[in-house]
Amino acid sequence: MTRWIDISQPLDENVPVWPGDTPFSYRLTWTKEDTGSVNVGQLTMSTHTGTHIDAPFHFDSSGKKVIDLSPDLYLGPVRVVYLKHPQTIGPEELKGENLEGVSRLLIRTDTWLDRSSFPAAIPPVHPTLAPFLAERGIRLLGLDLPSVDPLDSKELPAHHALTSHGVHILEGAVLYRVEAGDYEMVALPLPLTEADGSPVRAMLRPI
Ligand SMILES: Nc1ccccc1C(=O)C[C@H](N)C(=O)O
Ligand SMILES: [Zn+2]
Ligand SMILES: [Zn+2]
Repeated sequence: MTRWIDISQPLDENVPVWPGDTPFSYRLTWTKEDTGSVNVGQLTMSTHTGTHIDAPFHFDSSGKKVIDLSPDLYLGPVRVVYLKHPQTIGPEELKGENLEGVSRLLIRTDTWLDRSSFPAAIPPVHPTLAPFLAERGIRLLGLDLPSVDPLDSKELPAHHALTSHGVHILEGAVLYRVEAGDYEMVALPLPLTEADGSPVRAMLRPI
């Protein structure tokens, strides 16, 4: 009946995290036996676990926090593009795509298919992609990768370029089952007033 496709990574202790970052944990603070009424859980996790969005505060101490980001960024039409195993993700790779009227873009690369471990290397987004997307009116870029920059980058040139061009970032989407095309998306962050990022439940429906 529902045609929604889940593009979120399931969250449990098997979800790989950024090397050295907080492991995911869900445990019961109280069991139904303890309370006589309910099980009550507790989550411990990095804000950059699984499918998540980055707030600018993640890499800019005066940048916006999650609560400051318009929910509209994460709700509505989205274009999915398939770039199979690219070396880098830049304007050159997207030149065959007509992105007219597109405001949200998801790029499937299939370079992180084993979601039980953190990748050794990823194709980085080239910072020149930021003005290219902004010129076309794109305000959200999502990828099936844990970062838009090389994993050892300290400067984070793509994060900064995207943000300074008004392009927001969604990372860790699970796209291997998703064909290129146009979809409706829901990928709302939690209303975290202080956070640098948020996990999202990301769903797509073909349109
Ligand atoms: N969790 C981390 C811990 C240490 C250093 C980086 C990260 C990151 O998450 C960076 C990545 N570019 C991200 O935005 O998700
Ligand atoms: Zn992140
Ligand atoms: Zn990031």
